[in-house]
Amino acid sequence: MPRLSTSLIRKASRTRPCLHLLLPECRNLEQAKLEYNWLTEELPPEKSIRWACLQRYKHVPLQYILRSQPFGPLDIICRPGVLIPRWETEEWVMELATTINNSTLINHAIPLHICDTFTGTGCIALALSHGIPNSTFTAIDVSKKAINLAKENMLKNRVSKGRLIRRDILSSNAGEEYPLHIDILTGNPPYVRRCDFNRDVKPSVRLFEPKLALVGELECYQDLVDHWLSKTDSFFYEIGDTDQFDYVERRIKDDFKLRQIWSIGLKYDSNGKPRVVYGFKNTSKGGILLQILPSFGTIMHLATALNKQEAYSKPKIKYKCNYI
Ligand SMILES: C[S@@+](CC[C@H](N)C(=O)[O-])C[C@H]1O[C@@H](n2cnc3c(N)ncnc32)[C@H](O)[C@@H]1O
Repeated sequence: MPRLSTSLIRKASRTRPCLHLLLPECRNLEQAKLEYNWLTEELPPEKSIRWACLQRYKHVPLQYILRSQPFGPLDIICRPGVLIPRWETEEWVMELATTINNSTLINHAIPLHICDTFTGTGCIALALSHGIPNSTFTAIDVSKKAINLAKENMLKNRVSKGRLIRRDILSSNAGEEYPLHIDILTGNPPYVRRCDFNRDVKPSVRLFEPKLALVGELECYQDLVDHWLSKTDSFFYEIGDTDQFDYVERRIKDDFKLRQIWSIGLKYDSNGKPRVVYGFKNTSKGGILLQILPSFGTIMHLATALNKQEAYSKPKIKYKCNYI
């Protein structure tokens, strides 16, 4: 990371008191001024701006100081010990809610059940439940702090049609034992590789956000394929790079039964980074998901049984890739 110039530090401290303390995290004057304004506007009354700038100088994340983060129309309470929702997650979640809301699923008032694994603050489950009429949800996390915070977030955002479960998803067969039929399975699992954690993760994240929420190899994606696919009609799992997408796609394409019924897509975020691996069954909700979900991202594998299916007409959508 390039060093900050002395002239920049001087300029910042002349502009506003303590502004220079924000530079190590913000890296430039414009961003520092923006953050300074947020701090002065939203800081809890008992805290001083000097205290807040000193916290930022020590790399404490802004959301832990301000105690919240906007997520779509929601205001999500944030607290140390639970991962702060990211804009990348907000982006695909809001787009998913819009895609479903614009579809015939909603026109026909078809009830949808959402299951959100690795829920953390509950941001994904709450935003989808808030945005999709006729939906109910279950949100699961192993962390007590996360489940307690998700409960507070439900109350704060007046989202009531859901329940929270504290459970270790990976070691308890949570997928196979899940008692309900799931229409939409979502998850933002820990996916930062151990070897990348110290090298690539910035200090405010490495020092202050829970490692449990961040570090993981492919085990959550393996769990998705092994234990959840039989319970759900569609899934949307956040990814950090194409390795996780490749893993899920390969597992599905290598399995004779799975490749016949599952279509697989990849969604990029607005920074051009691979962000979501998603899939939908050709039998889902009378084939309606089949018509709406291709437009969510780029279809990389279309269920091979699709052409033989007479019950569902092939969607009138031009697929962006020719892996079909
Ligand atoms: C990347 S965070 C995602 C939080 C939230 N969904 C979001 O998008 O901001 C991953 C979450 O998974 C939880 N977690 C990690 N391992 C888990 C496991 N084996 N079973 C259940 N939850 C787990 C962590 O506690 C953390 O809240």
